[in-house]
Amino acid sequence: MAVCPHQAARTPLRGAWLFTPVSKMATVKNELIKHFTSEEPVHHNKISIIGAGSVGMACAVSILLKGLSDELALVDVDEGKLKGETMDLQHGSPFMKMPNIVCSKDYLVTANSNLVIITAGARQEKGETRLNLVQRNVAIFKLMISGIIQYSPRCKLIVVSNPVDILTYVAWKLSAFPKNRVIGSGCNLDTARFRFLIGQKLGIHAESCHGWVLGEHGDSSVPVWSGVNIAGIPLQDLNSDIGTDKDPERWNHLHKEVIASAYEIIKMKGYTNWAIGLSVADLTESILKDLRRTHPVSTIIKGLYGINEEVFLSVPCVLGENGITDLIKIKLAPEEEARLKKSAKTLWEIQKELKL
Ligand SMILES: NC(=O)C1=CN([C@@H]2O[C@H](COP(=O)(O)OP(=O)(O)OC[C@H]3O[C@@H](n4cnc5c(N)ncnc54)[C@H](O)[C@@H]3O)[C@@H](O)[C@H]2O)C=CC1
Ligand SMILES: CC(=O)C(=O)O
Repeated sequence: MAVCPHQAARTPLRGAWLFTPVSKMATVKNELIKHFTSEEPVHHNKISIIGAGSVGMACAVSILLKGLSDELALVDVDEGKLKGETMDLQHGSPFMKMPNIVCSKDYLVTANSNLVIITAGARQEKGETRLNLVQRNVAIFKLMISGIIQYSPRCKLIVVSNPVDILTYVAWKLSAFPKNRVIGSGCNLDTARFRFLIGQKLGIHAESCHGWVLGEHGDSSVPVWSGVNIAGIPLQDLNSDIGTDKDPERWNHLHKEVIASAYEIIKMKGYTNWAIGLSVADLTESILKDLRRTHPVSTIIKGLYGINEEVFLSVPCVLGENGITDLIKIKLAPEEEARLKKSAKTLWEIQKELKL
C-alpha cells in the first residue's frame, strides 16, 4: 500500500499496492492542483523492515517518529497482519513527516532500500533460550536474504532476529555482502538495559551513565566494569571490587538483571519489543545521518581479543553511511577478555554445525 499526494486510484501490482494517476478527469483534485513533473520520486533514505511482528512494528514506529526515512516498506509472510499493520500506521500519517508506507509479501516492494532491518522469524517461548531458535530461523533467513539482495544489492542490513549474533553471521554468509554492511543489533539492547539500571541505582539519567555490555547478546554477555564511568569518573576508582562477587554493594546484580530481563518480560507479556524498537531506531539514525556515533553492535570479531573463528560479537563500532566504518579497540581486563573468548567459543560450537 502506498500514499502519494498526486496519486488517485490504486491497483495491486505483483502483490504490492501501487497507484495509477487519474489525470484527465474533471475532479476536485484536477481543478485544484496542476501536476508539474512526470518523474518518479527518488527515495534516498528508504528503509525496509522484514517481519511485521511485535519487534518489526516497534522498530517501524520508533523510526517513523524520528522522521528518519522517506519511504518505509514492510514485508511479512502473514498478509492479513501485514496489511492491517500497514493501514494502521498509514492512518497516523497526519502526525508523521513521512508520507510513504508500503507493504507486500513480494520483496519487490523493498527495491532500492538504503537499509533493511530483519526482525522476521520465531521468537522465544517462556523459559526458552535464544540459541534454541537457531535452526528455525536459519531456514527463514535462506528465503529472506535472497529476496533482499535481489532488489537492494547495495543496502546495509541490520539483523535483529534471534539468536542475533549467529543470524548476523548467517546473513553475512548468505548475502556475500562486505562485513561493514551486515550489522547485528547485538548488545545495543543489553547496554541500554545496563545503563538504565546503573541510572536507577545512582539517580542519574541513563544517557549520562557510560558503560558497555559486549560479546553475545544474551546469556554470556560481558559487562565491562573497568570502563563504567559517570562524567569521566570510573566507578572502579571508587569501589575496586565493583562487578565482582566480593563487592558488598553487589553491583554485579545489575548485569544479572540485564541477562534475566528478556526472560522476565517474556514470562509477563510474551515478548519484548519497545526497547529493541527504540534501540534499532537509534542505530538507524547513526547510519542514515552518517553520525559516526559508537554503538555496541555485532560484527565479525575474528583477529581481535585472541578470537580466531568467524564469529559475530558486539564490540564498540562506529556507525555511518557505510555501516560499520571502524571498531574501537577497547582495553579489556584479563577476566573480561576471557569471558569474551568464552562467548565466541559458545557461538562457534553452534555455528560450525550450520549447513548454509
Ligand atoms: N536482538 C534483540 O535484541 C531482540 C530480538 N528479538 C527477536 O526478534 C524476532 C521477532 O520477534 P517478534 O517480533 O516478537 O516475533 P513475532 O512472532 O511477533 O513476529 C515475527 C514475524 O515474522 C514473520 N515471519 C515469519 N517467517 C517469515 C518469513 N519467511 N518472511 C517474512 N516474515 C516472516 C511472522 O509472520 C511474524 O509476523 C525473534 O527472533 C525475537 O527473538 C526480539 C527482541 C529483542
Ligand atoms: C528477546 C530478546 O532477545 C531480548 O529482549 O533481549
